[in-house]
Amino acid sequence: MIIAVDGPSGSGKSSTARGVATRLGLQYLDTGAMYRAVTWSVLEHGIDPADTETAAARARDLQLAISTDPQHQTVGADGTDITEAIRDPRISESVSKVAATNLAVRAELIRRQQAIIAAAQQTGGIVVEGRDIATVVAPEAELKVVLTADQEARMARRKAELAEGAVSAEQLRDQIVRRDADDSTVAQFLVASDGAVTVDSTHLSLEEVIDVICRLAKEAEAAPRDRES
Ligand SMILES: Nc1ncnc2c1ncn2[C@@H]1O[C@H](COP(=O)(O)OP(=O)(O)O)[C@@H](O)[C@H]1O
Ligand SMILES: Nc1ccn([C@H]2C[C@H](O)[C@@H](COP(=O)(O)OP(=O)(O)O)O2)c(=O)n1
Repeated sequence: MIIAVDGPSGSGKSSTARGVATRLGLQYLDTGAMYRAVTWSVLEHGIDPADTETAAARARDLQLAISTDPQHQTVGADGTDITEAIRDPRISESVSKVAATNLAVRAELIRRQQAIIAAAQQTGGIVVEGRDIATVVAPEAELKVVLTADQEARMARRKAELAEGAVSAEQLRDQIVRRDADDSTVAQFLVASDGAVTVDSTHLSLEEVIDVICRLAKEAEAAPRDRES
């Protein structure tokens, strides 16, 4: 089974997808971490973010190792553990320009994501989260969820996650509002695709969102054809 979870920044995709995968015994893929890893590598090599061709070549050459264990996330780039480094605000600031809106980088990462998904299908299935999973990466997913939350709730969640004073109010807005606007010029993640279910998490706890998606997964598994549109 493939479960696709798409949605804007701070809507709870990563925490929810990890929780669902853990509960259902599935693997988990954080595609955003892959865009962050390419961004880390591009910056590390001193490549000009505006040089889309060189950035794409870096993406193609990058040895990217991402774990699919929902309880143990690790990301490696050319042998360096960058699990923590990709969460740095420096990466959040640049990821849209360096990787996410670069069509050649997207093509390379989508190819790798589809290979990881195909491998996971041999062992039960996977929960994949990102922006374009249901629309582009895995349109064959049995369950497609668009996870949303009010902008204020998303900013408050991100703020709570970061160390006090780590980012200014302006940086926080940049990470959530500006980034979503830039990202949606390429990935139409704010519009639910055919057959997708929108879950608004604004007034739900993390456990409640996980409950809802697990229930939808059971329904999709029981009656796969009913959900096709
Ligand atoms: N339903 C929820 N209610 C409250 N906080 C949540 C909820 N879902 C996620 N969070 C918290 O919000 C923050 C952002 O969640 P995350 O999963 O990283 O979102 P995304 O992957 O969509 O950017 C995390 O600190 C997470 O624990
Ligand atoms: N499938 C995907 C996943 C992420 N992206 C982009 C969108 C974001 O700006 C970056 C990083 O994604 P990530 O999910 O880590 O971002 P947030 O956790 O929402 O802050 O990559 C994308 O374009 N397509």
